[in-house]
Amino acid sequence: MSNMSKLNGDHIKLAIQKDGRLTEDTRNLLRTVGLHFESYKQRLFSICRNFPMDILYVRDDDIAEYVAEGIVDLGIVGRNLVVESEKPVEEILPLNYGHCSLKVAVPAESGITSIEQLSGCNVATSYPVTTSRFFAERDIDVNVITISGSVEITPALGVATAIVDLVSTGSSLRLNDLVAIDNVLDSQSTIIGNRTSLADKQKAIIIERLLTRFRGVMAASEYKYVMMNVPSASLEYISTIMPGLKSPTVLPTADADWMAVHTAIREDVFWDAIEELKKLGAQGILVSSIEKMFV
Ligand SMILES: Nc1ncnc2c1ncn2[C@@H]1O[C@H](COP(=O)(O)OP(=O)(O)OP(=O)(O)O)[C@@H](O)[C@H]1O
Ligand SMILES: O=P(O)(O)OC[C@H]1O[C@H](OP(=O)(O)OP(=O)(O)O)[C@H](O)[C@@H]1O
Ligand SMILES: [Mg+2]
Repeated sequence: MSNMSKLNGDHIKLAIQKDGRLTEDTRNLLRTVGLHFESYKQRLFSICRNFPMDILYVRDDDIAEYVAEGIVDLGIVGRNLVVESEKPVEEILPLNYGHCSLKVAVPAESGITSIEQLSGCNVATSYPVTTSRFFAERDIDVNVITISGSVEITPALGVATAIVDLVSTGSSLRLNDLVAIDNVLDSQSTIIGNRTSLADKQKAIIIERLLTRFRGVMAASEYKYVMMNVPSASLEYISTIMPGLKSPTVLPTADADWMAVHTAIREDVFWDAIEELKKLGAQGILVSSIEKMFV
């Protein structure tokens, strides 16, 4: 990696997936937190123009190891690979994309409904460490067969009785007439950190500045900014069903019978509250996204 010597010594380094499922969402997130950088397909790394950080593009399987070895200070990778790597890295912040689960699945017609029935059987997976631990912790003796891809086909080939593989929509299982019978772990894209870097005074300052940005964007993604007009008489009750960050902002309108209410509210709470609000007479309800939020 002779190119790496060109990277700036007092910058922190972040490893992200070069070309895969997480790449686009990760790049978008980095831009949303205000980082300016160029990225072209063939690049090995980018240097941020407005933040002391370099971004390295690597295979996702290598990210936990690079972080653990201190080759980079931070990484963004699926939690599934962090667990599988068994590397001593800090899981700092889940990023709410790349959601999937590692599941045990069997052919629908096998009649197998519980993992105990897999005792003595072959189980095919690309996650041998996690799979072996899952069955060992439950005292179920299985023979784990490591396959690098297309794991879903192994039962039809007679290679394995069951598989342990990633599932998100479940389409791949259904296409192969497989059904899930147990959940091994839930995963999403996560920021991981090197323990030594996190303890290094200078680096910790830069890392914390970066994490503050990420937390601001993550918090904002869960909230909506809601503005509405409410009858002054219902104001007190409406405030109780619209718990804002602190108390909502209440402004008078030209009509003394109506008040304008502005508040940030969790989106899931908002959907539950909206019918109630309309019943209480709220009108002109406007909902908008929040780009960044610091509380
Ligand atoms: N079907 C899915 N739905 C959602 N997320 C998924 C799904 N499959 C995998 N992921 C998540 O995305 C990550 C990257 O998946 P991808 O298929 O791009 O990996 P890969 O082919 O091993 O890539 P690389 O070339 O970097 O090694 C997985 O480790 C997992 O966290
Ligand atoms: O539940 P679903 O939405 O169908 O997603 C699950 C599939 O996605 C992943 O494979 P991917 O498509 O990345 O291909 P791969 O076999 O090359 O890893 C995973 O290994 C499953 O095969
Ligand atoms: Mg990979």
